[in-house]
Amino acid sequence: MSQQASPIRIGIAGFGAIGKAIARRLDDGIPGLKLTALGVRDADKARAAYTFKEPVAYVPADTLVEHCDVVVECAPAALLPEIATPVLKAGKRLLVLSSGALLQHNGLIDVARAHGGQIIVATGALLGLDAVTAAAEGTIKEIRMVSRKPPIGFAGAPYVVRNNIDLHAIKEPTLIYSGTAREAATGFPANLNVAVSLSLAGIGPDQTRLEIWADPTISRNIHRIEVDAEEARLSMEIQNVPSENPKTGRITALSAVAALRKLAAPLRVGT
Ligand SMILES: NC(=O)C1=CN([C@@H]2O[C@H](COP(=O)(O)OP(=O)(O)OC[C@H]3O[C@@H](n4cnc5c(N)ncnc54)[C@H](O)[C@@H]3O)[C@@H](O)[C@H]2O)C=CC1
Ligand SMILES: O=C([O-])CC(=O)C(=O)O
Repeated sequence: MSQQASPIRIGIAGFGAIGKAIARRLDDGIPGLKLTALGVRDADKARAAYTFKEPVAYVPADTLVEHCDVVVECAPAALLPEIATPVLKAGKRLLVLSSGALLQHNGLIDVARAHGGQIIVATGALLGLDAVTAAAEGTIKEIRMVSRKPPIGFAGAPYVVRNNIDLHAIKEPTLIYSGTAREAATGFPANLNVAVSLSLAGIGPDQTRLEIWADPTISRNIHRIEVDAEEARLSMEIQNVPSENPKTGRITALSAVAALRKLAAPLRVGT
């Protein structure tokens, strides 16, 4: 990209904990990128929440494609198809944070293929997806992940509701789920996108094993990953500081910003 090339126009679908943090960073200025539109339900509320230095369009999330080259999806998971489909049909790129929803809507990958679009799954609140995708080029034997959050981080999760788990009664670290990443995606749609992202980087959602602990002794969201591959053994842990949304680690938005920066940068580090 020459220095004179037009900036890549970025749209953000969802103006919550992640969307606001990404928007602020873009508004502060990132070379080669320009925030042009926000996909929101209530434009007046969004306007009141933040004043941008540069003008930004406030539009329904499913029309962002008219204003942008790249759309960042950071809205409730159920909205993924309506946000993603127009972007992919236009052959554009979509950076996805609600990666868990890709499992129920994997037809979106066919839409991307058919129209020359691209779905980019952000590393998000996780780490090491570069090394996991590298290992997946060889032979991975096993991937296990253990996630721990303060109990309040699981409030409202369908699995918790269905199993009548009283989060307030949990006084010591408690294993609340053990199973595959695929089952976790439906049981914890707002909590375990990371497990699905890991599974898509590695050996798939049915082979990736996951334990979830509700832990009142911690204040961070902790994800520990063990990968046993023929070419390497990976042992990784991330301890995330929760954002204004206690389910979401603060690093998640920064991961999206880093991914966006790489779209326009002359030097790109990491796969
Ligand atoms: N991949 C990863 O590592 C992670 C992914 N996530 C996922 O990212 C997504 C966003 O997370 P947060 O920002 O923490 O959630 P949030 O709840 O703070 O923000 C979502 C925003 O979307 C807005 N919204 C609702 N309906 C809308 C509509 N029809 N059109 C436009 N906007 C609408 C809400 O008003 C809210 O402001 C969630 O699906 C979450 O599960 C969260 C953390 C880590
Ligand atoms: O922020 C985290 O620790 C992970 C998270 O919520 C998710 O994967 O949805």
